[in-house]
Amino acid sequence: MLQVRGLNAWYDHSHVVQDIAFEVRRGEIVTLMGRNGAGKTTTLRTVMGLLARSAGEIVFDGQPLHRQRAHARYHQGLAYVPEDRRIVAGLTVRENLQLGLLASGRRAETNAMIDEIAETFPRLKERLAQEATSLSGGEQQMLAIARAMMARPKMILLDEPSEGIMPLLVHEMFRLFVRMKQQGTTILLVEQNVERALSISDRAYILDQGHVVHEGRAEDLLADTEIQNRYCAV
Ligand SMILES: Nc1ncnc2c1ncn2[C@@H]1O[C@H](COP(=O)(O)OP(=O)(O)OP(=O)(O)O)[C@@H](O)[C@H]1O
Repeated sequence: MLQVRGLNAWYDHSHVVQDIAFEVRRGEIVTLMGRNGAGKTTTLRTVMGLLARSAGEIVFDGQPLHRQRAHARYHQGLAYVPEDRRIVAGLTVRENLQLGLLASGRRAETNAMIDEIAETFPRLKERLAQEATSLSGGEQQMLAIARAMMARPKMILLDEPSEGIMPLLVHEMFRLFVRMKQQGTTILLVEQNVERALSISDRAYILDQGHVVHEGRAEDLLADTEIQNRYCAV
């Protein structure tokens, strides 16, 4: 579904993404792992077109994306939930969800889609009329994911969804990812919570200093504590 080849990106004079290659097959959950500053977020931002690549190809569902603007990538079915969630203050949960369909050209479907999404996210279903920033951090993360799912993306890029969230909600969130996969969504996950991420992933890539240094099946990486300690220990 997503093929990235020879991807390079810079912040000013810092070469942060260096010749990165990876793929995510249709229906997979794939995790990008690595220490702080390894280049994971920058890789996601470059795939979304929020940061310009200096070289490389991004092919999504058979279409070359690398020359397209970010909004065109969204319209191809690629969704992104950044680390900071971007919940809109002053709007309710329902209104934040409505924003997820605003740019899609399918606004007439909004109410039906909210009903459908609410079935997948029971915590939000009970709180649709609540002011969105009064939700707990974990619930706001669920809302950010639900809002991205409103446009029925083929694939979703999730940046550190479990950060700062209490264990019970993290557990619920990872079960949700498995359900999203079962419902047909392909997932690219960036996660510090290596064990949890690997336990639901099909495959993973390890980044270090802007390079992919290791790739493998999630179950193999889960058993390989040496690799985990070398590249992912905090
Ligand atoms: N806006 C920016 N301007 C300049 N440098 C940046 C910017 N954003 C990130 N960097 C640098 O790029 C490098 C990669 O950062 P990135 O956020 O991609 O890492 P990461 O693997 O996602 O780390 P973390 O797990 O801490 O989120 C780091 O050295 C970081 O300091």
